[in-house]
This record gives sequence, C-alpha cells and structure tokens, in this order.
Amino acid sequence: MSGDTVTLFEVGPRDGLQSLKTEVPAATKIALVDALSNTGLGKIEVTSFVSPKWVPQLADAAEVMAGITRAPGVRYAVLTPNLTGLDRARAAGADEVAVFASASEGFSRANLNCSVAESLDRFAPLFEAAAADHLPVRGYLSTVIACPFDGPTPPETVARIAARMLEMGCYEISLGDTIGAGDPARLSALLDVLLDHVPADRLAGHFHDTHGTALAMIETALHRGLRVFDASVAGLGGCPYAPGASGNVDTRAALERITALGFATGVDLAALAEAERIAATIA
Ligand SMILES: CC(C)(COP(=O)([O-])OP(=O)([O-])OC[C@H]1O[C@@H](n2cnc3c(N)ncnc32)[C@H](O)[C@@H]1OP(=O)([O-])[O-])[C@@H](O)C(=O)NCCC(=O)NCCSC(=O)C[C@@](C)(O)CC(=O)[O-]
Repeated sequence: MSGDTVTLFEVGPRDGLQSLKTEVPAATKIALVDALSNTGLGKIEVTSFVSPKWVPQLADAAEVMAGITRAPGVRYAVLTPNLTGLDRARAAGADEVAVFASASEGFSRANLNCSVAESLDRFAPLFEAAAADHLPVRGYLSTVIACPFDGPTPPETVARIAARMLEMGCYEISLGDTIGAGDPARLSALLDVLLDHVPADRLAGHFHDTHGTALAMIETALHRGLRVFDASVAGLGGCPYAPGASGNVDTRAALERITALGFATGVDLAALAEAERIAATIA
C-alpha cells in the first residue's frame, strides 16, 4: 500500500474556528488560509456559509473568502447547509461546497434543527443547483461511531446514509467521528459493513482526536484503502453542537504518520510552521 498518494484536506480555518469562544478577526483568518496555501496542501476548507445566528464565529465568511490570495492548484471549499448557503458560496467563488448530515437523529436535531431525513430532503435542491454550475459537492456524515446524544451508531445506518448521499450527488463522503469516540477496532467494525456498500475511494476520514486515537484510526483506514483524510492545523477545533468534541487530528501529526507509512502527500512540513504560528495566536 505504501507509495500511493494521500490527500490531506485542511479543515482548520472552518472546523478549527467555528466553536472558539474568542473572536478571531477576519484578517487573522485570511492570514491563516494564505499561510496554508503555501504548504502544498491541495484542499483547504476556508469557512462556512451557515446561519450566522447558529455559528457567529464564521459570520464573516464572505469577507474571508474575498480576502484570501488563491494559490494555483489549491481548491477552496466551504460548508453549505442549504440553498441560501450555496448561493452565498457561489457569490464568494468557492471551488467546491460541502453538505453535512448526521448518522444519528440526536446530533442532526442539535446541529441542523431537523431530522436526518429532512436534512437529506433539504439537500436535494442544493445538489441540483450545484450540478447546474458544475460545482463539486462533498458530503460529511457525522457521528459515524457514536453520538453525544444517542450513543453508539449502528454501522448499517452509516452505510445506508453514506450510500444515499453519494447517490444524491456527493463526490466523496467524509466519515466524521465527531466526538472522537472511535478507535481502530470500532472503525474496522464500521468499515467491515460500509465497504460492502461504498468503495474506499469515495470515502475520507474525519477523526477528532478527543481521546488520542485519531492517528491510529488513520492507519487503520489506510490499510482498508482510504486515501483522503481531514486534518486541522495545530489540532484546532471541534463542533459547537457536539458536547465534548475537541479538535480534528493535527495536520502535522497526520502528515508525519502518513509519510512514515510510506505515502506521499506533497505537503512541505517546514512551510506548515507559519500556519502553525498563526494558529497559536488564535487558540
Ligand atoms: C441549517 C440551519 C440554517 C437551520 O436553521 P433553522 O433556524 O432551523 O432554519 P431557518 O431556515 O429558519 O434559519 C434561521 C435563520 O438563519 C438564516 N439562514 C438560514 N440558512 C442560512 C445560510 N446558509 N446563510 C445565512 N443565513 C441563513 C435564515 O434566513 C433565518 O434568518 P432569520 O429569518 O431568523 O433572520 C442551521 O441549523 C445552521 O446553520 N446550522 C449549522 C450548524 C453548523 O454549522 N455546525 C457546525 C458544522 S458541522 C460539523 O462541525 C461537523 C463536521 C462537518 O465537521 C463533521 C464532524 O466532525 O462530524
């Protein structure tokens, strides 16, 4: 398996900043994205076009998108929960958008104010509009291991919703261990079921490192054929609607582990230092 290329999807500017208690100026967010753009990372999630009442931390999404200096070859992604979000993302010139659903009802209600089925219905017109514009849509599926409200998530439920989201138009499903409840054994149990329904090359790992298991889970996922992983510079972050969620796996740590296992990432670890310096002024 070594020798393959692995893609790191940097989510720090979005996932990392959405639940901070302190206010981060737009200029700092822009500087963070610009520093990340100089590292060789091919995909950066810049911000969210969600309701500013729900996530005031990212209310400046349009200003941040307008302020960044786009590096050639980098795709700048944003989160969009509905058509309003998609319209704002298009106006901001996002290269791709991401919808986000939950594998558990409790988290869906807390994060999106609707049931899982309602959230998928709400995405339908978004997929239609995005397809008309040839805008790629990524899908996040949260609480794939466990939910802070409902407990453990059955792998069959994850498989059913992930397959449905791909059918609806997602190019890839990012598997969110939202509260970092996973470990290699739980992830293997999930993949045993999921890979019968969805091929590994349509899946990504999004592992929060709450209990220090994210790197081991990346290794497990690599062995099962996954080649895309989300990570957050300096391990910034968490979800404001998931009690107990801490940061996504640290970008440097993920890169070091993936590289040690013999994969290429194209990311310059030395260049990451400037983004980490900015992240340290934020956290
Ligand atoms: C989905 C809604 C909007 C439903 O929110 P709602 O209150 O049920 O619905 P609404 O349609 O009545 O909207 C409320 C207000 O927001 C406005 N609004 C509505 N949509 C937008 C929009 N796109 N942009 C700007 N404004 C918007 C809308 O116009 C209205 O304004 P008002 O009439 O009250 O003045 C809300 O629940 C929401 O924004 N939720 C997002 C929560 C969120 O961002 N969570 C964090 C990201 S997910 C995550 O972190 C997990 C992940 C992806 O990382 C993976 C993992 O770790 O598992």
